[in-house]
Amino acid sequence: MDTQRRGTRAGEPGASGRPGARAVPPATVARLPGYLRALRGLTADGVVTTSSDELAGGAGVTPAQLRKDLSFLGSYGRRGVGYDVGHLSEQIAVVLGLTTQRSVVIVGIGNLGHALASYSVFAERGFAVVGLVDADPAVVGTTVAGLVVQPPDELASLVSGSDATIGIIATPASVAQDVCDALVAAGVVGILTFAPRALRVPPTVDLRAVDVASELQILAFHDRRRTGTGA
Ligand SMILES: NC(=O)c1ccc[n+]([C@@H]2O[C@H](COP(=O)([O-])OP(=O)(O)OC[C@H]3O[C@@H](n4cnc5c(N)ncnc54)[C@H](O)[C@@H]3O)[C@@H](O)[C@H]2O)c1
Repeated sequence: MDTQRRGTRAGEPGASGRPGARAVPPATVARLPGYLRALRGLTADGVVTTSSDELAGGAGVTPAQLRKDLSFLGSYGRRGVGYDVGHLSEQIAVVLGLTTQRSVVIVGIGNLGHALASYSVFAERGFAVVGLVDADPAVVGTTVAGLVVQPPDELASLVSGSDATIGIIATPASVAQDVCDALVAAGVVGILTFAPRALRVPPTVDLRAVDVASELQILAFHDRRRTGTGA
């Protein structure tokens, strides 16, 4: 995943606000959703306490990495008992800012926008898709996942009227910067883009980019190194 974001700076208070919590480095923040996913899997299985070995295995990291990451939250587990699954889930959710539901608008309701709008896991993880925007008159006015698709000139009122703080860009790359600028002007503070091009945002806005083709190229690189094919 390609990212541009505001990192937590050394000397800032720990994100959890707990005594003993330290500033959380961006690399640790990037692993917290994986820990939360693993913890929620354990909760679903009725597990109440877990060891660092078990949780690390579920999240795909080493136990040492897990312990180091959780130490930034002021969470060390109890020797011989391990981590309380419910408490640790809550702690990570607080650090990630997931205790309040966040509203999301999606711009570009083509193949990908349709799939994202209908992705039920967003709701399970605390995100509500509240608005859909597309520039194609044939798409505007249609209903997707229970929402009526709006034209681009409705974006600002859609964002302000719904208190949306996050915008998702699922348009062609050629218009992605214009869409990004419009989302920023409308007042979102976080943007997730799927368009395969670099975007600029002001320092007050966080930008994350998912470039599926780049991820495949990285896999191809590792495959070539392993097998020597394509060299
Ligand atoms: N489909 C995928 O599996 C996939 C995977 C990874 C990345 N992407 C990327 O995601 C983006 C969307 O892909 P897609 O397959 O859904 O494309 P698509 O052509 O099916 O949909 C794009 C939509 O954006 C709309 N649009 C165009 N200009 C706009 C504007 N200025 N404002 C608002 N809406 C506008 C179009 O009307 C269309 O409905 C592309 O950048 C693509 O490279 C797609």
